[in-house]
Amino acid sequence: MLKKIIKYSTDSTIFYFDSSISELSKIVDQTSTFIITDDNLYHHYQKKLKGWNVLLIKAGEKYKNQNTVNEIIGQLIEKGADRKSIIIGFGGGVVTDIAGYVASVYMRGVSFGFIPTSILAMVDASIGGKNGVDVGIYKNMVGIIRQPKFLLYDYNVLKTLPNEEWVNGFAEIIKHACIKDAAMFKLLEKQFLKDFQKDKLLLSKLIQRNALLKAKVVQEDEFEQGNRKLLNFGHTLGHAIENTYQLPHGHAVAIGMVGAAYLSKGLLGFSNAEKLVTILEKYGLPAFYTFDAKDALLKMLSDKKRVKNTINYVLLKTIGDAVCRPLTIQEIQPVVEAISKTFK
Ligand SMILES: O=C(O)C(=O)C[C@@H](O)[C@H](O)[C@H](O)COP(=O)(O)O
Repeated sequence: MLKKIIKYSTDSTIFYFDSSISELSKIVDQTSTFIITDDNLYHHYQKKLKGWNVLLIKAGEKYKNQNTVNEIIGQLIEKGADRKSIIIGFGGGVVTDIAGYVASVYMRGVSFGFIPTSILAMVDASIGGKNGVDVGIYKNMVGIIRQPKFLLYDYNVLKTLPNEEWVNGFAEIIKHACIKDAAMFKLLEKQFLKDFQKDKLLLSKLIQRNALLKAKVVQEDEFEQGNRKLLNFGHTLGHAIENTYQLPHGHAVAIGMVGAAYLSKGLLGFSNAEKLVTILEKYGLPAFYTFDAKDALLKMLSDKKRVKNTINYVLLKTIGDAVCRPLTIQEIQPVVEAISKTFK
């Protein structure tokens, strides 16, 4: 087990890399811990979770809403959880987002930690304290920024991860490479998804590199006043189409990154949009999708990055160097319209 402590402005998170679920009892007291997971994962990990208090939610983004939060809070009350209780989210991004949010509002806040079980949750969703729920089709409209006490990484859980979820997670890895790590972009160009699936060491290094890259960005700007916004690369258009077309998050982000890359080409002379398309497709992600551009532009106006009539859009100068620019809908519109007509 490799332990790394990341200090944020108010709290610290301990990252237990190369760990195992069986080590959880060394980190928390079993009797005061409540593990939130989804029915799919519970089916696979029932035996490993034996003896722990488990609260179940239904699997899927469509259950990432206030109703699920209320149900879980009801169960916590029923089971006698108090202010000293610890909540653990055991699952992918939907589970960790809900668990972190529930923990932050239950009795005005109890401690929490995560055991991320998907690539996406390991490199992105469980890190940085953004936890919350969707409101209708609007992504993460309600939430908080509050850091987990710990993250426990057990790569064995990836054995049950469906291939499409590996693909999904690589969207956020490619995003990190685009905004901050040109060398990682090169590595990803050289390797294939299968290489990471087969080679545990290669994978654990990649996960750690991404987790620490994100943690560092958050450490420098926990409450998203500056450079944390860069982590939203691909998410403005991505969030505007994700729930409307029930796209997996990684797919929506991939399409969003391509949109942002073409915007960057026009506005900043970014010359590698085609390279991005190639790498996304190589990792099984869609680069293009047919969608209703008018509707997507309208949804963007409800984005959290909108300030009056501009949207803080994340653009690329080069691979590995991103910037945030306020753009009007009129500036965004031609590119969104152009890419919305490309086929699936
Ligand atoms: O942690 C962040 O900050 C990010 O922007 C990372 C994103 O990949 C993540 O999906 C995040 O939840 C989106 O943030 P939001 O504020 O646009 O909901």
